Order: sequence, then structure tokens, then C-alpha cells
Amino acid sequence: MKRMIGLMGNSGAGKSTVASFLMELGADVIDADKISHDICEPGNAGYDAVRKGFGEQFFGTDGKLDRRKLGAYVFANPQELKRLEQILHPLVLEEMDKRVAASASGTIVVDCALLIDAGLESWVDEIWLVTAAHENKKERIKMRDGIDEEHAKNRLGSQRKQDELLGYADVVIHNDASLSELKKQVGESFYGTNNEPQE
Ligand SMILES: CC(C)(COP(=O)(O)OP(=O)(O)OC[C@H]1O[C@@H](n2cnc3c(N)ncnc32)[C@H](O)[C@@H]1O)[C@@H](O)C(=O)NCCC(=O)NCCS
Ligand SMILES: Nc1ncnc2c1ncn2[C@@H]1O[C@H](COP(=O)(O)OP(=O)(O)OP(=O)(O)O)[C@@H](O)[C@H]1O
Repeated sequence: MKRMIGLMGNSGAGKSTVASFLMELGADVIDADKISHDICEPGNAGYDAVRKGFGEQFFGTDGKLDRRKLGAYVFANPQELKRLEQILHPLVLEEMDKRVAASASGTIVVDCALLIDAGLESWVDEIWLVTAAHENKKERIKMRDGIDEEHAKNRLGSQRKQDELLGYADVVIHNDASLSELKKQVGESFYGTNNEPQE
């Protein structure tokens, strides 16, 4: 039987970093962001749908989707974010389904900030929440993605609050310290010596 772990948490909390540690422990990782990026590459279904739905102004001279520009726009406009999600989520979920079916690994990790909103709760056996202080999340995504303060705040503001996510979590990973501390927690949770349901 496969072990399905859903990784959730706000942007910048450290999900992908946790996923990379789980990969070292033998898990297969399905990254919702990566899938969403792939389906928006020219020639793929998301690309055409986003171009039609949002227009030329979000595409560069190279023909590619300018994700940073679209992100700044939709995270500042909740109705537009909903409209983008309605276009992309069904395509992302379809691709995730295929990847789960194709995986030969005993452990599959689904890395998805919007695990609850996307209805993936019932897909997974365990929900792991990665938490961090708001300021750390904000500074990490500004640095990683080259976005400004407003974009980072709007992105975080469009997600469910960490406190609310705690109510769904089977395992909580705290990520306000070093990467080696994070790795230690991941190993403990993976091998079942640190299952901590609530903060
Ligand atoms: C808005 C877009 C164009 C911004 O692209 P960009 O490359 O700047 O960011 P990236 O895709 O790497 O996402 C970074 C982080 O933003 C957050 N985020 C992404 N989409 C959403 C969303 N719909 N709601 C809230 N937060 C989101 C997540 O924490 C994600 O890890 C892109 O995120 C997108 O197309 N989002 C809609 C699809 C979606 O919901 N993807 C999330 C996984 S299903
Ligand atoms: N404990 C830590 N110390 C220093 N840097 C960290 C730590 N944890 C994560 N980071 C860095 O912070 C950034 C965000 O981490 P990561 O990409 O894992 O977050 P995420 O939860 O997957 O975010 P998103 O939902 O936006 O994709 C990355 O550049 C990562 O290397």
C-alpha cells in the first residue's frame, strides 16, 4: 500500500524544502506549482486558456506567460484569482492524478499550498503542515521569487491563515530555525517519532 503525504502551508513556509528532504528518504514528490507552470508552457492546455481568459498583456515578447506579472495582478484582485483557479485547477488535478497512478514509489508526497481548497484532503493519508512566522515567509518569498513587499503581502493574504490550517494537520513541522533543524524534524515525522497533531 502506498503512503500518501499531503504537504501544505503558506507560501514561503518551506514545503518544497521539506519535500526535497522527503525525496532523499525515497519519496516521490508531486509538486502542484511545477505542474501548473508546465501546463502554462506554450503548446499546453493551460497556456491557451490563460491567454484567452486574461489577454496578451500577461505574455512577453517571447510568447511566454509572464507569471510574475499575472501573480501581481491576481493576488491583488481576488475575483480574478478565482477566475484563474477555475481555469487551471482542473488541469492541475488531472495531471496530478496521472502522476500518482504512474508512481512506483511506496511514498508519494503531494506538495500543494492549496491542499484544502483544491479538495485534496481526501486524497492523502496524512496532512503535514509546514509553519513559519509571517515575517520569515514574506522575506523568503521576496528573496526567492524577486517580488516586492506588496506582491508578497497580497500573495500571503490570499491564502488561508496558518492558524486555520492547523485544524487540518496530522503533523506540524516548524520552520523558523535552521535547515538542519528542519531536516531533523522531517526525519522524525517520516519515521513516526514526532507526530505532533497541534501546536
Ligand atoms: C499566479 C501565478 C501565475 C504566479 O506564478 P509565480 O511563478 O509567480 O508563482 P508560483 O506559481 O511559483 O507560486 C508560488 C506560490 O504562490 C502561491 N500560490 C499560487 N497560486 C495560488 C493561489 N491560487 N492562491 C493562493 N496562493 C497561490 C503558492 O504558495 C505557491 O507555492 C501562479 O501561481 C498560478 O498560475 N496560480 C494559479 C494556479 C494555482 O492555484 N496553483 C497553485 C497550485 S494548484
Ligand atoms: N529554515 C530555513 N532557513 C533558511 N531558508 C529557508 C528555510 N526554509 C526554507 N528556506 C528558503 O525559503 C524559500 C522558501 O522555501 P520553500 O520554497 O521550501 O517554500 P514553499 O512553502 O514551498 O513556498 P511556496 O508555497 O511559495 O512554493 C526557499 O528559497 C528556501 O530555500
